[in-house]
Amino acid sequence: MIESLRLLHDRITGAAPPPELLKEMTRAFEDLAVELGLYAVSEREQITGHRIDLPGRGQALVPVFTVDESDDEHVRGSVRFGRYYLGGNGAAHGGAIPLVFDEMLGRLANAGGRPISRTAYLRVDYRSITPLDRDLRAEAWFDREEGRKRFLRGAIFDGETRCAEAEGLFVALNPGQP
Ligand SMILES: CCCCC/C=C\C/C=C\C/C=C\C/C=C\CCCC(=O)SCCNC(=O)CCNC(=O)[C@H](O)C(C)(C)COP(=O)(O)OP(=O)(O)OC[C@H]1O[C@@H](n2cnc3c(N)ncnc32)[C@H](O)[C@@H]1OP(=O)(O)O
Repeated sequence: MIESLRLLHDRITGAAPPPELLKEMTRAFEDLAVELGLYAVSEREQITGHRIDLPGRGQALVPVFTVDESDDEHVRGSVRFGRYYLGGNGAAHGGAIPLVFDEMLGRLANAGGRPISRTAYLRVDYRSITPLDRDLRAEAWFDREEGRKRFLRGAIFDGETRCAEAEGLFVALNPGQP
């Protein structure tokens, strides 16, 4: 279902349907929303975002980061920004790129049985445009750890071109901390 939703996001963004079809689709979306509303659950019970076995953890917010290889200190894979993430002139939106870094760095920060941490800061440098509809290489790695503080870095490449890079601080949560 989430895969279909991602495709729908891309198609909606890239389409200009005639008004009659727009009305019809709006009704169909409203019907779906009403039907899903009947099955509302708490955060703990929801499926999206919790299925680590599914692409993008089964949520449609963040472009899917596909892991090719990983250990407790590094992760390497690919990411593809669909039309939904368009900023302008074929480049990904500057707010969509930090989503991917937060996901990549955050997943790595919390990998290897480490206690859960939260992003304290995320700095992103945009080195070159990040093109849509291309498989981009994406990497994240541990820089250093100081007590509860985990400093991680990451980068996204289009071939040899460095599109963006990031540095994040993740702070391990104390027991009972939300
Ligand atoms: C993380 C939960 C994810 C839940 C998902 C659930 C299931 C999914 C399954 C698996 C998960 C897989 C992947 C997860 C993917 C992505 C992860 C995304 C994570 C996020 O997207 S999460 C949302 C955004 N995030 C926040 O919503 C944080 C709001 N915030 C706070 O919750 C506190 O602010 C906190 C906890 C950060 C620290 O607070 P605190 O009270 O515990 O600790 P304190 O302030 O003492 O800082 C301790 C030391 O860090 C230094 N320090 C702190 N902040 C700093 C900063 N900004 N710059 C420089 N240094 C900083 C201090 O200076 C001190 O350093 P020192 O010890 O050297 O003095």
